Amino acid sequence: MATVHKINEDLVKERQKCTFNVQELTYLLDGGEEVTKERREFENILRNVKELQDEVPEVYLSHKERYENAVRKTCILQNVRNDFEKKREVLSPRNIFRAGYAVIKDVSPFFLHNGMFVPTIIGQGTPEQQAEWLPKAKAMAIIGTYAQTELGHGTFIRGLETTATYDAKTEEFILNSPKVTSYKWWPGGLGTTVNHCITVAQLYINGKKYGIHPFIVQIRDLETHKPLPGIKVGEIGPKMGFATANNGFLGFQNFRIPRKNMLMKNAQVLKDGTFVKGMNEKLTYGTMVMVRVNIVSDSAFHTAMAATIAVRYAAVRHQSQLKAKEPEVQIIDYLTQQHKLFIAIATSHAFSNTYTWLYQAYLKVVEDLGKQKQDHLPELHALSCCLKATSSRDAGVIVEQCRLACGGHGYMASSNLPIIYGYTTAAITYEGEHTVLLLQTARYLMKAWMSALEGKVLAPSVAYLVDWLKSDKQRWQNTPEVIVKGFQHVAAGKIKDAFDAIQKHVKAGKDYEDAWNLASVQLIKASEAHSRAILCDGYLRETVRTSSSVSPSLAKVLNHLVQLYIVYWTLETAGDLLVYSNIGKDDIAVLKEKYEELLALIRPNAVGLVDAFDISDEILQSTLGSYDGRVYERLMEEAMKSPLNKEPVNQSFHKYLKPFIKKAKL
Ligand SMILES: CCCCCCC/C=C/C(=O)SCCNC(=O)CCNC(=O)[C@H](O)C(C)(C)COP(=O)(O)OP(=O)(O)OC[C@H]1O[C@@H](n2cnc3c(N)ncnc32)[C@H](O)[C@@H]1OP(=O)(O)O
Ligand SMILES: Cc1cc2nc3c(=O)[nH]c(=O)nc-3n(C[C@H](O)[C@H](O)[C@H](O)COP(=O)(O)OP(=O)(O)OC[C@H]3O[C@@H](n4cnc5c(N)ncnc54)[C@H](O)[C@@H]3O)c2cc1C
Repeated sequence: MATVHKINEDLVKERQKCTFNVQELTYLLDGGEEVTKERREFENILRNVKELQDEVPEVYLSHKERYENAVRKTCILQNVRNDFEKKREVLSPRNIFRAGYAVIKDVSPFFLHNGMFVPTIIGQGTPEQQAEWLPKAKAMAIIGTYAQTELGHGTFIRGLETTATYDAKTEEFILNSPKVTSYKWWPGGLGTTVNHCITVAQLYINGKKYGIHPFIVQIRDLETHKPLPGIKVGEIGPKMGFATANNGFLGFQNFRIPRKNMLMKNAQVLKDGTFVKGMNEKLTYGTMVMVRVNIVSDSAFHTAMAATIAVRYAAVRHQSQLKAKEPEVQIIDYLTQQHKLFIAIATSHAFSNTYTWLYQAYLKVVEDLGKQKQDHLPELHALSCCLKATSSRDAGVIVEQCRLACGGHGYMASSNLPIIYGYTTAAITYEGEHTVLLLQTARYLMKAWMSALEGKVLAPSVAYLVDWLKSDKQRWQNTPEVIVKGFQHVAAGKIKDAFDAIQKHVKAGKDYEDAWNLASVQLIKASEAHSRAILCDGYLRETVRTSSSVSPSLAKVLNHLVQLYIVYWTLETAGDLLVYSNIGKDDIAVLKEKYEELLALIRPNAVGLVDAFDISDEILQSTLGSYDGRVYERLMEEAMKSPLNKEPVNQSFHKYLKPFIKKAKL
């Protein structure tokens, strides 16, 4: 039986100070009591699976051992999940996502199977193709990944070099990787795990190029797992993080697949080689839109993990005296520490709230596309790009800030902050590089501005441009609603400036594309400002909406958090607000005081707020952030697991140090 330890006294006191019902907030964040119960039940089952307990911490394993251990545990996890789902309902994707961390400790080699392979079959396959592949994929009789990026191209996917040439005689596609730069590079699980993948390749029929399309390709023998003839596949080696994701490379040499393996929900190739265009060629990019939406939710969770670790640690850690003769203070009582940490809590809430409405918008577009309607697709694309870019970037900054807030101990692998940073920072690049996605949104914003100038009706997320053109700037008030309008004014002003900059370059004789490049720093700034306005507006609206359905004590705390988020970003972007809105120096001075007041109001609830994220110790994997706050004991216990502490004298002493020291004495 596991030993039950006493909870750290500071944490006990912190929990007593809390002014709201922690459980109520957990239910709200999870999306309902039932979801929380399902999650806890599943996590509890996993906790008791003996085979999932690691004897040696993963960091001490070799690259190969770490991977093999991850595959072993992922298979157990999948079996436990299957048993669970046989008896009860299918687990929600978010609950599965969370539980995965308790088992794998890093990124699962099956990440891409569930995250992109299965969704691409659903999103890009015809009903017949779904009937053929989905049951096998869902049951994991086949394991797959999403192979799009190549050594030579990740961003510019129209430039992908893998070819799929149709042979009407045999009704097959012939896949080839003509150059080293055509090799697929990065797909998770591709290295040594998967036997199938979605390959994105340039379609050729009778010598004519028809653009990129997705194909289902079996790459390994189902029995021996050996690469099939014509396939060259392997692992790309160690990375900054993602140690167990098993990212791989893949090349094709005259590799044939049947015609039916091209996913044909959008465009089709008929038996005789006739190409049938889809409603919109960009629908081929559909899986990326879905994953970008999901990354907003991932960012919320990673921020919550880091906040939980750093806030609990800050409550337990005492360092320095505020006043002579008084005991050393809990570091959470330093205002600078609260400044680093409380924004982490509020940011996680901002992203969760944003994900809630963005996911609904995504579902609506999917439903519309089913009816051949695509009016809202450009807006969704623009929103998913800038919100993915901003949420992943902010999460990276917040996780690093939380690490710094933990001082030296935050640098320990056992704090788990380095691993969390590893997967947070990866998300800034994958699924559309940060700058590139901001520029995609900017492209939409330029069109929206043009439409606003022409007096057209705009989509809801950019409707503020019309208001901005029509009205005089609103008189400034330090209320959340007016501040959000201020963020919209900043965005509108920057959008106008970027638009004017392009026009200026065009008038000076530049091509539009060159003018775009010359204005692109302004374009990404406009896109960032738009994201912030969207985040603040959505977070505020969702908070107002939920506040009416929760207890008054919880509503008050949620209100403090949203205000903190808005005031924090007002002060961070005060320069922009001074340029583009009616805010004055005096308003900023008042907001500085307001910010300090909000920190003080949140202070008693800080530990309760991170407890409400309800992230179990098994998921957190942190010596600094565990629920019981046994920080120092855990740091020491983990240190004792180092293989270097298993023998009184290491052999290197006899081999190298001793002779070296002896020589030095002579
Ligand atoms: C949750 C678990 C899973 C986690 C998995 C994590 C592992 C990581 C996986 C990966 O990274 S998979 C690989 C992801 N790769 C990318 O994201 C590539 C990024 N590049 C692109 O998306 C595109 O190349 C581009 C940058 C959008 C440019 O595409 P293209 O050159 O074809 O377009 P443009 O000529 O610039 O025209 C743009 C035109 O098309 C519209 N558009 C672009 N993308 C979409 C879309 N997804 N949906 C709808 N519409 C789209 C865009 O708005 C432009 O429209 P107009 O302005 O011309 O009207
Ligand atoms: C951990 C991880 C996991 C991944 N998993 C997968 C996977 O499972 N499947 C898969 O297919 N791919 C995967 N990828 C690949 C990923 O999608 C690409 O790395 C990403 O899309 C960026 O492309 P790139 O690497 O070609 O960067 P590049 O496009 O070469 O970017 C380099 C620089 O050029 C700039 N740049 C490029 N184009 C423009 C432009 N038009 N305007 C302005 N600046 C530009 C960028 O901003 C960046 O600063 C993964 C990547 C990582 C890091």
